[in-house]
Amino acid sequence: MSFSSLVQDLSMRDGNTPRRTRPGMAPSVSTFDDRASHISRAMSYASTAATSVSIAGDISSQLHGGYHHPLARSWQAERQLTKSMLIYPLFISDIDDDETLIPSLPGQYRWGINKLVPFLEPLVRKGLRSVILFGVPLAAGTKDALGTAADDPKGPVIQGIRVLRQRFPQLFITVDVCLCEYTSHGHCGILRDDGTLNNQLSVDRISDVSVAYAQAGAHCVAPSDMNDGRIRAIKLKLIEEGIAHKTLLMSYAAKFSGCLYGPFRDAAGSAPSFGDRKCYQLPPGGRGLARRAIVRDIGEGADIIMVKPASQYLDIISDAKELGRDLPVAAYHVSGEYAMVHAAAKAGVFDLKTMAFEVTEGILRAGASIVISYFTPEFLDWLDN
Ligand SMILES: NCc1[nH]cc(CCC(=O)O)c1CC(=O)O
Ligand SMILES: [Zn+2]
Ligand SMILES: [Zn+2]
Repeated sequence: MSFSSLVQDLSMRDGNTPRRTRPGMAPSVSTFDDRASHISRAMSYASTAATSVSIAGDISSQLHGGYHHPLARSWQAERQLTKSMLIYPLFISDIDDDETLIPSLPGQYRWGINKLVPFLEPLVRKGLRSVILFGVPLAAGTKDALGTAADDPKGPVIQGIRVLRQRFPQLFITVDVCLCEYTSHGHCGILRDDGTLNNQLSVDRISDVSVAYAQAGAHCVAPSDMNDGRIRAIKLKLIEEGIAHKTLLMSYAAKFSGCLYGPFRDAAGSAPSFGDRKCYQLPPGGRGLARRAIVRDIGEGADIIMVKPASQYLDIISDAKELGRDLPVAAYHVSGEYAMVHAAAKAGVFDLKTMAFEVTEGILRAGASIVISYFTPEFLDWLDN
């Protein structure tokens, strides 16, 4: 059957089952790589167009009126960016008075524990609701094969949690949980002799560290290590310790390997000393693998699913929303994405603010309702105007 006769056939059927093919009533199946459903959806739109031309003449071709006014344009988006959707990444070092600009991450600093509160005060006043903390141990001899310093009670993260809880009672504190900042080899877990991750030892360690952060007062722990089974292990340990009811577990469920974490690794000093992370972070083309990881982490007790990076992985964000319909989806607009936007704006390719909004709106449109972004301080100003 030719395309046009199929369309005709469908539009005749349209007469019998009118509701099936009205605009907006197309079945919202979005099964991965389901070509048949894509084709039949295209057909049903084509048939709608064919019928409406004969019935309604030119009326349906007029769209501009629907978004002429700025307010009407804002109504076209399912979700508008608000301050409460934003989580701001913060690097806390073990030098108490540290205030070091990170060259590859424009405008971002490593803060010492003494500088944290003065830096955040104006941001909290402007409406900052949430931060995600990363510890950066700089003192010589702090790193070892087991990442012992990760949950050091005197270390920058646990100290940071305590200070922020005390000074900003309304601030929601998320803590990234990983070992790469604390291990001598820079990998995200404990290694076997052959240099691969020892999954069991790593998961045990990651869940101990998560519990330590939660006990120090973190509202949310976010394991980014990518070891298999960590979500279940953390959830069980939080239950065992009696803090599961007040600790949100956000999984970096779909975290892809690639070259977009470079500036972060500069900032955190967490680049691996040998090899790469390709055997635990997902391959960029691995959509099916990401879907399996998302389903798995939901099954293991994740409260929020995160996708990372964001702009190159909008299909994965949309998959996460589909697979985890009942969970909030977070997206991490990572260091390399942020640095790219800055570099292009500096080169005169586009206006920084316009692109920051465009990329963030894309992330929300794909299905996220939480965005981890280095642009957060700027958004707090921009969203007021
Ligand atoms: N595992 C730690 C971690 N947690 C978040 C990021 C990247 C965040 C960013 O690039 O902004 C990384 C780096 C990595 O996995 O190498
Ligand atoms: Zn790591
Ligand atoms: Zn990691």
